[in-house]
Amino acid sequence: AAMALPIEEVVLVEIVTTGDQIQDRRLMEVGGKALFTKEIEEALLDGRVDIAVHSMKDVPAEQPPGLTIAAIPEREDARDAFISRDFDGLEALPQGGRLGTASLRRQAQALALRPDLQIEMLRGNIDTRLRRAAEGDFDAILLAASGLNRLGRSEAVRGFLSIDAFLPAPGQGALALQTREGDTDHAWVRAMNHGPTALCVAAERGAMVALEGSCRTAVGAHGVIQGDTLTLTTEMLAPDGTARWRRSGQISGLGGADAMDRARDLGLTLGHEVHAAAGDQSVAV
Ligand SMILES: NCc1[nH]cc(CCC(=O)O)c1CC(=O)O
Repeated sequence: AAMALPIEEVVLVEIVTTGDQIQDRRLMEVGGKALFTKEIEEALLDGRVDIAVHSMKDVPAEQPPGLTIAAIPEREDARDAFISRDFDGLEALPQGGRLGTASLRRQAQALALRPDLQIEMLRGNIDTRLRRAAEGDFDAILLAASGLNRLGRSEAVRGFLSIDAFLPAPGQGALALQTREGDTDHAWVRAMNHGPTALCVAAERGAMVALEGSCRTAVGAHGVIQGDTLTLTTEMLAPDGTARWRRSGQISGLGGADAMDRARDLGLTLGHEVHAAAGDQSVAV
């Protein structure tokens, strides 16, 4: 049951992260996965803020000492969105069409369907990316639907890519609410936790850990819950889309106290299977 939020006590503190400022290079060239979280976590540890809101997708596998994820709210749309001035979908793009993305996963998944496409680097904030797509710098670009929805730019979406063909990044569409470990006065933050989302994210991030998911590998993981069963699918792809290793599995009995651990174990197990199958063929050069 949701508690009334003490909104009148909440002050928004805007923090620009390193990841927000990188305009022109692939994230993997700048290194590390904490690019979107580090400055915000420093503000938490310094006491400049008490609660951090991150995109779960950007949260590294390990929490920094002293910090904890207090809640995972209900997930937004997990799908990737297709954005184009001139074309209705991936299959409608011309031969050799120019597709803008900085994501190795989206690149590999797109090339698996359309090996003829030219993948071109696209970074910058959402407004910049949408403007470039609108001006025809690219035939199409791909972005997370959730980010567009959260920024009020849903109208830019021309179509949604299927979860099956574009298995989302671990945690895509979910948020992480992070606090200092041991801070006890944030019960309303913990009340925003959404159990089913937290279970899916635990499974997806288990797979991420097993697959050493970083910006250097093309990795997808997505969990869904139907009734009392969680189904996780995870995959790794060769960056050029010519090979793909995928596993799915399930756990039931999600009401138990150990469900979060079992969800994570499912992810670790399937991730290790995919990793073993892929060998070292899937790492970007
Ligand atoms: N790496 C950038 C990033 N981190 C989180 C989102 C938004 C998606 C989400 O909420 O999971 C995005 C942009 C994108 O993927 O289009």
